[in-house]
Amino acid sequence: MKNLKYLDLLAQKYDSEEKVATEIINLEAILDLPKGTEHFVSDLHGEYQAFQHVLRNGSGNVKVKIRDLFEDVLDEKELNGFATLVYYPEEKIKLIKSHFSTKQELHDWYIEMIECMLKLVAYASSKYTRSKLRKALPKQFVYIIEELLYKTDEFKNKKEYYAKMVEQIIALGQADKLIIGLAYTTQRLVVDHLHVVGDIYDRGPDPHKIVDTLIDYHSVDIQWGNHDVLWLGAFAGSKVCLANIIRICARYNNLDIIEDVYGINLRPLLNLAEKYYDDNPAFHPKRISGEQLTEQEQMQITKIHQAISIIQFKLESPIIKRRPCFDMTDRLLLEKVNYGKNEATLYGINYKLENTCFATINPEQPDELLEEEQQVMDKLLFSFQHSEKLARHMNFIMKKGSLYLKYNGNLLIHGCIPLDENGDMEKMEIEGKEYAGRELLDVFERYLRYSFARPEETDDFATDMVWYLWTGEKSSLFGKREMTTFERYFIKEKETHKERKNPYYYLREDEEMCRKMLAEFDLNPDHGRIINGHTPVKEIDGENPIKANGKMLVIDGGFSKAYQSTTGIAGYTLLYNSYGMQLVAHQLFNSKDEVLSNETDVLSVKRLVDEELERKKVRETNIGEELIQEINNLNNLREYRYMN
Ligand SMILES: O=P(O)(O)OC[C@H]1O[C@](O)(COP(=O)(O)O)[C@@H](O)[C@@H]1O
Ligand SMILES: [Mn+2]
Repeated sequence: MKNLKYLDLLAQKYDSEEKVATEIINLEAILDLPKGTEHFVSDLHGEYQAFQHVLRNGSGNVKVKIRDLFEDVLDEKELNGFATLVYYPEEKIKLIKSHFSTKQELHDWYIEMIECMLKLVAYASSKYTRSKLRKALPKQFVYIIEELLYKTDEFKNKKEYYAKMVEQIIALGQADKLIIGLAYTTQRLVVDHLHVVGDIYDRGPDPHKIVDTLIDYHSVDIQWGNHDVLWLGAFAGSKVCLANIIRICARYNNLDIIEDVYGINLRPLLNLAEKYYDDNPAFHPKRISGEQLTEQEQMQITKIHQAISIIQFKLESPIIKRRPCFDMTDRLLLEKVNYGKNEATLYGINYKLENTCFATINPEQPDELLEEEQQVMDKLLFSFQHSEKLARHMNFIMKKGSLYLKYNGNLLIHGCIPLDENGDMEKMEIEGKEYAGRELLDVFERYLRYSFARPEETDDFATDMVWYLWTGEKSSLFGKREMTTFERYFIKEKETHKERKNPYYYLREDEEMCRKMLAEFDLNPDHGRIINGHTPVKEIDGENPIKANGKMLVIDGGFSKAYQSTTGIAGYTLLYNSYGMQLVAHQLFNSKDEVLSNETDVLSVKRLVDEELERKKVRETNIGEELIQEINNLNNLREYRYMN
């Protein structure tokens, strides 16, 4: 029995047989187009400029198209110059114009560039429908561009008409805007869909700009990273998540993000910090890009950094105590300190503590917050939850995000699927029930969504669970047994800093294991792959991002400047087009200005992961499945309404 109500509704939109037929024809044709290009990035960590560059060059895809088209007519320098124009059109046009001495030179350049840009757009859009191309065109020029794109020289009648059009564009001072618009259209066309496999936030200076870019992006999904969940958790009412965020911002000299970008007043925290803390080398902010701080600024940050770290440690305790299922009593560190001797006994070993700053700690009850500390946190949480901009960003990340995603046969996940040493899905008991594998991840996600929907609840199980996702040993986002923040600040012995990884991280080298995990998520192990972020691939040490015979791809190469010395590169990205998958390793990206003046694109080395024997079509994708469903509905409508 077909759903007649639904068909009646559908009939309102398709109210004639011809309309139904037209749509069926259209959708059937789309199914046979080549699959759109997917672009995967991860671990952006606030590095907006580097991210912009990768978006603008489509991980090298723009250059490929330019080469395909113009290799025979342009030399290497010209190819590079043209590519730079496509990446940064506004700035590049300015630069180029400053080199012309006559109007005629500029005019000729316009004619040539408009022609080249049109060719490029036509080529980059050749696997899409006209309607999709139209959506990608600069609004104000749609009509003109379409006329120029679809010109046919078959009958010579219109030759002058086209030439006139271009002349007029130039004469009316619209050429810059047209070229800029076409450059952005190209950028948009080379990537059909973007996946952000987690960790937009923390360490780098501009996560908010990344989110703004994603909000405007034509097609995107996000797999939350542990750092993103930390921000979501804070917004959802978790004070300990909030303390972590501020601590990390202080540590990386990024308090501007809190104060200036999201408009949260740090004055109360600063006052508290000034009262109880002094200089302390363990809490000096990191300075990655060599920015200068005055002594006074550095001192302020150092004090805030200590104040918020101690608040964080205090806030962790009651959660660990009230949630036995987190199994974290080992991490009740403040209680393991001998405050008189400045020592701590961890896992049976006694360590001397250094750089301590325990002025607000009552040894009798170390996790007790001072009245002032409580007030500071209340105020901070209130402003955090009432920042309009933050609300916009967090809502977007919730809406577009999930803990994992099944997309075109692949499994996208930031951290891991918790495993035990035997390669079985690791179990966790939550509120009296055991979960593992996919079920565990689904339950994690449910708690996160529940907590996010109830920001006024700050100490309930769901909110605590979000913090667990950040730091718990069975969290699919953290993937480590413990987070040794306390030890890193206060204990010299490096062995205490180690964070043991979940067995997943060595088991994932094994193809059989990856097949098993794909099957756990109902994906076809013959075709699917796991796409992972989170752990920097140390190219420097010869680590290979392509693991388990290609079943596992790890694309965290370290956009994060802070981690580039350990990875040796500036990040991996992945492209998946109708011909197969390619992994792209990006060399260090310094600045846009460097790209503009040298015209050397940051070198991107491509590695073929896999080549499709036959070009993949839309029919074989997630979207294809939806279209097939739509076609079925339309066929049903046709039968029901027009065939009787
Ligand atoms: O490098 P930092 O700022 O000290 O941070 C280290 C902390 O970050 C983490 O690596 C988590 O961040 P990632 O998701 O980027 O790995 C923790 O495991 C570790 O304690
Ligand atoms: Mn991570």
